[in-house]
Amino acid sequence: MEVDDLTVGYGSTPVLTGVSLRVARGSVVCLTGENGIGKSTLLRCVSGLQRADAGTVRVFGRSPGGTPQFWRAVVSTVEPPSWYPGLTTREHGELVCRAHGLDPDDAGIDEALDRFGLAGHADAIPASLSSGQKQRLVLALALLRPSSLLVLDEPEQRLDPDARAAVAAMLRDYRETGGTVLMAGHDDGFARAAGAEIVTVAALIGTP
Ligand SMILES: Nc1ncnc2c1ncn2[C@@H]1O[C@H](COP(=O)(O)OP(=O)(O)OP(=O)(O)O)[C@@H](O)[C@H]1O
Repeated sequence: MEVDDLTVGYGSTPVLTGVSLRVARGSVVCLTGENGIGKSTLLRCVSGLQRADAGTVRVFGRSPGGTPQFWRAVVSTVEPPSWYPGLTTREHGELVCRAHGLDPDDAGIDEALDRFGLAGHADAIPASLSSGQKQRLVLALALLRPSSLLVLDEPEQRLDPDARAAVAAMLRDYRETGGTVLMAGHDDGFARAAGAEIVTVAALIGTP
């Protein structure tokens, strides 16, 4: 991922000015910084969900977003999740598997739900889950399908300490199997447990 001299604002209010960032394949990087500094905005730009006012973003050598190829390689949890009315937690897993060419019977959906402590909620609809359980489901679905890059906005949010530790270990495993992770967060301990390089957004401004 290559971000060069990125400037982004909302209306006439600049948020990020002259930001540059490199994320090498197979690395885990965690963006940190105070509320409102622009972490989510940067993640939205690298996910192709927000246009920059100036500068360039390249992901796997191309502009992000806009093609099925991009979305086959990239999982982004920057946008709040939406759930399909009437589909259970397990059925959301089946949908994700089918959309990504996996046989749901072989993809280990129940194992994935179990890993995230959701085995007892497989037949529940996501709307009925607690906020932490919904976050677990977001991450379970993100890791169920094949991908090369995870863009995760505060993956540790609303998770209890055991779940944080489990997710950090899963992100380490993801990297060990060749994946790349760019995330934002406020928990340096979680980031370190995930093997992340911690980068403050303020330090990216004006860096080549
Ligand atoms: N849709 C929007 N319209 C107008 N301003 C916005 C919008 N989204 C974000 N902003 C502003 O842009 C700035 C950066 O927001 P952003 O969400 O990127 O920060 P953040 O570093 O991720 O914050 P946090 O740590 O609270 O999640 C904030 O000042 C915010 O108010």
